Amino acid sequence: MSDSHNPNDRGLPPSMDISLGRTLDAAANRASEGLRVIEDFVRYGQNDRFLTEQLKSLRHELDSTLQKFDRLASIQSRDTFGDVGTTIQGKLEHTRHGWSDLLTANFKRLQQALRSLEEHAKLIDGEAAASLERARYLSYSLEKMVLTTVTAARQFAEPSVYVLIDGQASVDAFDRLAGALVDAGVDVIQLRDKSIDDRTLVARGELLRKRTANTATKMIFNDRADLAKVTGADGVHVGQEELTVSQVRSVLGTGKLVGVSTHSLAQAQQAVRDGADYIGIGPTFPSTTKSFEQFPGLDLIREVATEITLPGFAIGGIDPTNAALVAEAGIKRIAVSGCVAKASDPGAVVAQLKSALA
Ligand SMILES: Cc1ncc(COP(=O)(O)OP(=O)(O)O)c(N)n1
Ligand SMILES: Cc1nc(C(=O)O)sc1CCOP(=O)(O)O
Ligand SMILES: [Mg+2]
Repeated sequence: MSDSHNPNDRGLPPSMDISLGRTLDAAANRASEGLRVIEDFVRYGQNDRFLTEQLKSLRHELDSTLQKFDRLASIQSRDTFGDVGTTIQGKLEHTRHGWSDLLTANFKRLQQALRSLEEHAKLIDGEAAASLERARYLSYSLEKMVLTTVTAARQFAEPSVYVLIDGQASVDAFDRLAGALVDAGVDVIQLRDKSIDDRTLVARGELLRKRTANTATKMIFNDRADLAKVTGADGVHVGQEELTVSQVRSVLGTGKLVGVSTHSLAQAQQAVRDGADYIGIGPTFPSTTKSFEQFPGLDLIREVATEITLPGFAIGGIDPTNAALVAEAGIKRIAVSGCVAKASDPGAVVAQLKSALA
């Protein structure tokens, strides 16, 4: 430790000097190593630029805090062969049951090391302890972001077709459309109707639940967490001015999907921070379903595709004639309404969309 950080100056026992150095050295190594494992996974395994940058900035912040301690003195205190812990290993130390186990184990390693650093730093440098506490809190958020992104990427196939439908003019028409979409292998059906009353909407939702139950097609409710809960939907899609991701989860409980509409890269990154399961990215092209004044278009698709790997569905005016442009821009998941819902043969249009994406 440097003179100003010498614990002996604070009336601590002389043995503290070397043992504190040893503890800080071990905990600093553990934190950096855990962080590196996660960063490597996200960078090389996941190709996620945004999450890699977040982890990298935590690593740099941690390095600059740790530099406050006298690293040379810490290294001089190192005694790996004399460490009683190196020969005590848990049964599971050399086994990881898949990527989730690997990530969780390394986040725990990081968080425990940060806590140990923080507590021991309190003996010598209050400011460093506070900054280590901030790093630990950041690691909790990063754990949520990384695990949600990696889990979600495995929940939504790629390529993927997501269809938004309204309640239709009659129950029969709705049932026919929903059945045709499930048969066509649509990945997600969203019930989006802002004009019918809640009871009719719930009845349509219940029917859609029946048609999608035990199939590969997920059922999402637009805007309404309450109706999603009542009908047992798989999740809810919300816009920028609607319920937040955590508010939706507080209504639905855990294990349900929450999608968020995004119209800029900043909003897409925020959705990752908020723990969304997927995003809508648009509007891509002029739409006959909803009117817009601005079109972030294919530029936004390219930007998001380069930066984040949370599943993103391009939306807005997409049809079989332009779906390939979206795929070329880097996003192979699309959400459509008009081109399918208004078609005389919706299943055929879904097949065309799929082949354009492939
Ligand atoms: C998949 C998907 N993406 C975007 C939207 C649009 O949601 P929002 O901005 O809340 O607009 P409304 O659909 O509520 O008019 C969506 N519904 N689905
Ligand atoms: C409901 C909606 N939201 C959009 C967004 O960009 O957030 S685009 C859109 C309309 C999607 O329907 P269609 O495929 O008929 O254009
Ligand atoms: Mg909405």
